[in-house]
Amino acid sequence: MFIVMASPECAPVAKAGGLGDFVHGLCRELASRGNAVELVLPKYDSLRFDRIEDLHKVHGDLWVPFYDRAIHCDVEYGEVDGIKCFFIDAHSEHGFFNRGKIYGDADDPDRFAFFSRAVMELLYKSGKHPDIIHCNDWHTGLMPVLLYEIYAGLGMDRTRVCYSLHNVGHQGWTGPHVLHMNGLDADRLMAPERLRDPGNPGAVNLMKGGIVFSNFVTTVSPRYAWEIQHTEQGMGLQDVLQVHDHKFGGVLNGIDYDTWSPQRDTHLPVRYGPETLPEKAKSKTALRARTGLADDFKPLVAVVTRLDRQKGVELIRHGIYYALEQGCQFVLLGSASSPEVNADFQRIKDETDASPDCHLELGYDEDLAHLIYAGADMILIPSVYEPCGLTQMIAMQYGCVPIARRVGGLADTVFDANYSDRPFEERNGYVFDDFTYAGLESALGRAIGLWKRYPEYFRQLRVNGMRQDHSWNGPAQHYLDIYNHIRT
Ligand SMILES: Nc1ncnc2c1ncn2[C@@H]1O[C@H](COP(=O)(O)OP(=O)(O)O[C@H]2O[C@H](CO)[C@@H](O)[C@H](O)[C@H]2O)[C@@H](O)[C@H]1O
Repeated sequence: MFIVMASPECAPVAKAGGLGDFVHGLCRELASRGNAVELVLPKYDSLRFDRIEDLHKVHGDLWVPFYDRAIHCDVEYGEVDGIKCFFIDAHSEHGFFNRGKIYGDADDPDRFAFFSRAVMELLYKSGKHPDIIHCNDWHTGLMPVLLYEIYAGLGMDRTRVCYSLHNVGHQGWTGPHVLHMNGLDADRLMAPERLRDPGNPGAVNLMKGGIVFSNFVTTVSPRYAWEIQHTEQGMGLQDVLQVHDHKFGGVLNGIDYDTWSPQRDTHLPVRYGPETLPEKAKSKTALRARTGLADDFKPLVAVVTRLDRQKGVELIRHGIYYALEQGCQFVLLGSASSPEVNADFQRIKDETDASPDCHLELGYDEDLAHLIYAGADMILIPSVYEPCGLTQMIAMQYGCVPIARRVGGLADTVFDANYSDRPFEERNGYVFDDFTYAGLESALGRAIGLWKRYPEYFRQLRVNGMRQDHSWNGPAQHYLDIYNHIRT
């Protein structure tokens, strides 16, 4: 099967969070099963160029329609961990992809609407007829609209679209100008059953466009699929997801075991697995050395996250103080895009910097993330909502026990040591329901108590997590079944 993946992110060259891991892992697994997979990304100036092999120009004259003119683009090709990757380099006065970062500018909807058009134009002009285009999040929500409204009529009538929702908290709200920009009929498309935002009749909702016009829509866990259809987590899209229920489902993400496996991870001082678990202690020592923590007999609790409201920053803050009070050590690696949140955590960092038991690292650091998963005993994930969540799955691979709020994909993957109805060998962490300090303490307190009083039982929880299969094997097959279903 010929599959084109379109995304604003792919690890490790353009990663802001979990979407980058998803694209990287799924593309590799699909290709390893003999499918022809091509990925298209913007050529950001912030790409990790050192991770792209043999980058070279393959098209010098792609002209992408833009209002009543066209913008000149070059297309470059290179391989990222074996993934065939095309990069769109836009020569516009807006510097669409030259912002030193992936997201975070006021004209993001224009930048990614342009990218969506450029991908379609590239496929059309190079005569490619993929069986499937797999789009991701609001940034590429306009692609199925463009396929249906323009490119199917130009001969791309066999191509089908699978559209994945990674975070319904960001829907690409914008104005009708993005439709004019792309030569689309704004009057017709602004109808309530098409791209008009459910909450703001003057606004275009790009994610809604993707849902309406795709052949199949997925989100990244079964529980989140239910939540966004039936609770306020749908953030206004509940009705449209219910109308399109016949082509909607949840597929739990996988993680890439070549990247995330303590048996193979070159970031660790010594590699280990469930059979050699005592070796994990060497990573704990290395993590303490790296972060300036004392080498003491204490459990080490960690957080690795984007410091976004979604991730439960209030409970993360409380978790730091609570864990320290309970005699733990704490390491946080967090990147905040909001200056207020960054300042808040900077204040906590200043306050705790002298402590031999606490280290906060504000920013994004892939290498340190690996050492934290390996060195920590527990990872705290108190999300407000969580479409899937990769950190709990990665942590479990490394024998680090998750303490998570029971929402979205966390509810589908973390099973409470005491209260789960699953058999003991499937229990792998601690969960809580209420988004309150007491809720968090009820789970974290039990985990700390177990570490201190029943080490053998705690070790068994680690092993249970390590033995679970979160590879891309099952999810990739699920996506192939979906692709086959919409092709016939
Ligand atoms: N400061 C930092 N330094 C280094 N590495 C960091 C980091 N902060 C985060 N990471 C890494 O980024 C990834 C984050 O994964 P999440 O599942 O939490 O993703 P995110 O919320 O961004 O993505 C969205 O998409 C994914 C994929 O579908 C869903 O799992 C998720 O629920 C949804 O919110 C992990 O690989 C983690 O190690």
